[in-house]
Amino acid sequence: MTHQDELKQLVGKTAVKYIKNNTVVGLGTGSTVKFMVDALGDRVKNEGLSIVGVPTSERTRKQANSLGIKTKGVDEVDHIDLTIDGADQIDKHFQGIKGGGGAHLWEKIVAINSDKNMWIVDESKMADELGSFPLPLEVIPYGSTQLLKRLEEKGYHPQFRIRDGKKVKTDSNNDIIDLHLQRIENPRSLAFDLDQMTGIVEHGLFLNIVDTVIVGREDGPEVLTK
Ligand SMILES: O=C(CO)[C@H](O)[C@H](O)COP(=O)(O)O
Repeated sequence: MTHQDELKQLVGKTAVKYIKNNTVVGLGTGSTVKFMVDALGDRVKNEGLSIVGVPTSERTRKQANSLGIKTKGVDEVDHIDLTIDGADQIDKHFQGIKGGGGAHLWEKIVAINSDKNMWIVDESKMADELGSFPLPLEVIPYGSTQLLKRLEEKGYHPQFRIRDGKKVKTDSNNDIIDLHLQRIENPRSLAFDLDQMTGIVEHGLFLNIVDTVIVGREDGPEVLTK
């Protein structure tokens, strides 16, 4: 395991201590969350912890079910107590970029329907400002090449996300366009602009969503609260 993976595993194990019995828990997506779901599976198996998970991707649902964690869809629960997710970049104001794993649409839907949101990251994700990590957009395939041109005209440096020569598809069968911005001076106004553009289903700016961030640092996990 790499050192970065060790930090991810540590924050994953720390995060599951916050999960209470008989609660509904949003389960994020990504390599850090994968460690958290492993640790949650251990608590379910060893302590008899009873929770319902609301997964934010098919990947997470399959992993959770394989570990004996019960899951329901977001429309099958009446509330979500706590969602634990990863992030790609977090600034000092608790604003974040998500979607590196292509799941930010479902992640945002689960997050905004959760009483509390916690992000778990290794320290490489913390930044003074957002933007050096490309900002993901989930876009409707119909007209997406025209949309890419409009984004180019705005100077947003868009690129379709391609893997093995094919466009990456989300769990909702949409495409992903990444904006290679390098710097986001004003996340709020960028989010507003992207929200207005037809064809973009959701962008990966998560503003004013998270309450707690657990950062995996060399000297142990650091818990930051808003
Ligand atoms: O937003 C996400 C997926 O859409 C992930 O939370 C984000 O990409 C972080 O992933 P990882 O823990 O693998 O670094």
